[in-house]
Parts: sequence; C-alpha cells; structure tokens
Amino acid sequence: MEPMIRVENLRKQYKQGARPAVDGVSFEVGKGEFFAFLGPNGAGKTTTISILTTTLSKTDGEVMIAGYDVEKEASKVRRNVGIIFQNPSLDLDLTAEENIRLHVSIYGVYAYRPFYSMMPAAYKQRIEELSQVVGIHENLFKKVKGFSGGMRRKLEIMRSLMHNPQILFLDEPTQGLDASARQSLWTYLQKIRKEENMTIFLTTHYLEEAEEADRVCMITQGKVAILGTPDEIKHKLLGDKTMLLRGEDEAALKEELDAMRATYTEENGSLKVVYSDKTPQHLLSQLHTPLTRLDIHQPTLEEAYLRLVEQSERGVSL
Ligand SMILES: Nc1ncnc2c1ncn2[C@@H]1O[C@H](COP(=O)(O)OP(=O)(O)OP(=O)(O)O)[C@@H](O)[C@H]1O
Repeated sequence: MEPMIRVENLRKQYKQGARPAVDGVSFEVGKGEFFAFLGPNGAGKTTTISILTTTLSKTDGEVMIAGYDVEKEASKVRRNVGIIFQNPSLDLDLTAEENIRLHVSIYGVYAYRPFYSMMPAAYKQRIEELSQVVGIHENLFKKVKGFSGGMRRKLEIMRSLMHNPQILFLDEPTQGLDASARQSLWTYLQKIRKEENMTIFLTTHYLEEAEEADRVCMITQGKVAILGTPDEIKHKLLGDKTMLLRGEDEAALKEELDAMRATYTEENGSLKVVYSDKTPQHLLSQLHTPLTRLDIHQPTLEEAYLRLVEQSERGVSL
C-alpha cells in the first residue's frame, strides 16, 4: 500500500543559505499514523513541512502526499491535507462559523452563501459534528475577537478538517497555549484522529506531546539523525531501562533475579536491574522478597532529545 507521506532524498537549498536547510531527508508515514518530526531551532522542520504542504518548492528529491506528487499535483495534495501553522490566521471580526464558511468557499469545498441558513445540509452537518468534537459548539456564532488562544486553535483545527483531509499537518500547534489548553487540544486531536483514521504529522518543541507518537523522526542540521518508535529512540540514545531495588534479604533477592535471568549490577548497596517491558510491573510482580527500596526511572523523549542534541553539538554520529 502506498504510504500517506513518502519523502525521498529531499533537499532544500535557500538562495542565501550557506548550506542546505534540508539535506537528503527520507522517511515514510503510513495511514492513520501519528508521526512526530522533531529537532532543534533551525534544523529544517518548517522548511520540510512547507514543502510537504506545497507552500515551498524543493531543490531536489521526491515528495508524494496521499499518492500525489507535491509539485506536479499540488492542488490534489492540498485537497487531501489540513494544515495548522504556528501563527493563527483568523479574521477576528467574523464569527467562528463565518471564518469557516469563508475558508471552505475559498478552497472550493462549498459555494459561498451570505447566510449560514443558506448553506447546504452537508456543510451544516459537518459544522455540527466537528464543533462538538473540538468543543466550541456553544461559540460557533460568536465573534472570534472574544475567543481565548485555546479556542482560536480549536477553531483553526476545526476549519482545517472541514474538507475531510486524510493528513493533518501541525506545525507547533500548541505554541503559546497554557498547559491546560494544550492538554485539552490534544484530547480532541486524538479523538478526531481515531474517529477519522487520520494521519498526523507534528512538529513541536514540547517533547511530551511526542511521547504518544507511533514514530518519531529527529533531525539535526537538515539530516535525519534518528527515526523510530519513542521506545526504540530512548533505548538507542539512553540505553537500557533500569530500576534500583534493595531487598530485606539481599541474597534471596539476587537468587530470585538470577532465576528469572534478569540483568543487574550492584550500585551503592542497591541492585540496578534492567527491565525491557514498557513498565517494570511484570518483573516486579514475580518477586517475593520484600523490598526496602524501589526507584523506577522511566526515561522520557525529552532526555533522549537532549542527549541527541548534545551528541550532535559534539559531532558524534549515531
Ligand atoms: N527564507 C530563507 N532563506 C534563507 N535561509 C532560510 C530561510 N528560511 C529558513 N532558512 C534557514 O534554513 C534553516 C532551517 O530553517 P527552518 O525554519 O526550516 O528550521 P526549523 O527546524 O523549523 O526551526 P525552528 O524550530 O526555529 O522553527 C535555518 O538555518 C534557517 O536559518
């Protein structure tokens, strides 16, 4: 099956750039996949996402979106994608619904009618459906001027979904939102993603937003540095997952760990035990020796990312 996004050897050299902003990037994203694209400032994320969404031309390479070539079939690509950029682009003097009506008519999804009541039933139904999902149903007919930052983002997301896109591109969608607005936005995005089996392509500087991604691609200086599931990336950059245990009876605890062929080392009177499942629960549930210490360290994507950036600054290649 053709992937939803296929990028092969993508390169972008800006006229004034000393080196290519994107330098031979390749990856594929499948249908319904949640793909996070991460990297430090200036790594080439916005350049890549702009090429993938047809707003910037590439220098070299091949990019297929929903089976269409970004350059030869740009309008078909646009019909299949929804885009949310860093800076909101709403008309504050219009109501939420008017903003959407204008957008869908510009994009040729529905012909423009001067009143909501005159719009086709399919449009009204989609508005009803989506406004419930993103939680702005009560405010549909109010001016955007009075909306909070979180509500404006929800409206943008709703607007970008009106034409049933197969892929949603989100370029730092929660920039400038407070923690609770960020969380509620993600709840809605995940809900929409499940309901519509939509592919999500995300760039973000909030690493915890990428923890739930199916796969993560980290780029540095225009090149893919690492690509894999969050667990694979953490393992590759941070090594084994471990916990510190101390038993009431150390010999008995070691015996139990040996019996289950667990890997461990001794560290300041505790045992540093490696676990490979998502959580150490399975391993712990098999121990009978009472524990006097249990310290579990769950590595985060943020730690993995910081390690990568530090290695890239030192010129270490993976
Ligand atoms: N129009 C342009 N002309 C010349 N160079 C550019 C242009 N736009 C971006 N660049 C350069 O290309 C590189 C990649 O920039 P890009 O904006 O894609 O990075 P980014 O990963 O999105 O960064 P950020 O996290 O800061 O948004 C940077 O070195 C940047 O200075």
